Amino acid sequence: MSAPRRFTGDTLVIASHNKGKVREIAELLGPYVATFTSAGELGLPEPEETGTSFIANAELKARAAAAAGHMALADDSGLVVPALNGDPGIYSARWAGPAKDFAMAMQKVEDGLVGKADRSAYFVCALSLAWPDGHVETVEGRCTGTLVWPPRGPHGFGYDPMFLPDGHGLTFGEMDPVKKHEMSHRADAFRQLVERCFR
Ligand SMILES: O=c1nc[nH]c2c1ncn2[C@H]1C[C@H](O)[C@@H](COP(=O)(O)OP(=O)(O)OP(=O)(O)O)O1
Ligand SMILES: [Mg+2]
Repeated sequence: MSAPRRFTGDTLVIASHNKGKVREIAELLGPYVATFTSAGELGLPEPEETGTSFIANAELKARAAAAAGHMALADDSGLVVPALNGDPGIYSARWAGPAKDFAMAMQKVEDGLVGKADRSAYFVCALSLAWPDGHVETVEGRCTGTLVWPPRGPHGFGYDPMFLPDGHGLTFGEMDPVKKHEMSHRADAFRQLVERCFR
């Protein structure tokens, strides 16, 4: 395997249209990058997520943004529920519909779990850093837990209020965001990416 390519330059495009994610990524990479911008701010189109894995979708989003000329970082993530055969998985955003209604998406997850003993779930986060020439460096992180009902807590985004990480009594929705950043799937992926490309 060849040596990883490292991040150079001072501007990084966060290739996401999700404000919750853009905020978390800027917080996690703050110490290593001088200036952030985002695909939303630059008015870049939202590519269709045609991949069949988190990694394929992260690479497609990162390459699409980097084609505009700056290094770009994409995150493709989601909630995997084994008792639902892995759903919503790569469809986690799509389950919330065009209105991004996560109260509805969480209700759909809960409806599928009624009567099932296995309430385990895990979040996955694939991160892909892309160069304008098409090169990518990609990692994948995970965080395991249990799904609670009803949802709890005002913090975070997406499915956070129903996700109770293993070994903790607060959902990601109840937890201080700083605490979530220490243990989340995104934190796990960022530890790997920073090690490989940023330090
Ligand atoms: O920490 C998280 N806490 C709660 N929910 C989460 C988290 N991480 C991902 N999720 C769920 C909701 C999100 O909408 C979907 C990702 O879908 P995903 O396509 O990767 O992102 P997106 O469409 O929201 O934004 P974009 O593609 O522009 O980056 O999974
Ligand atoms: Mg998306």
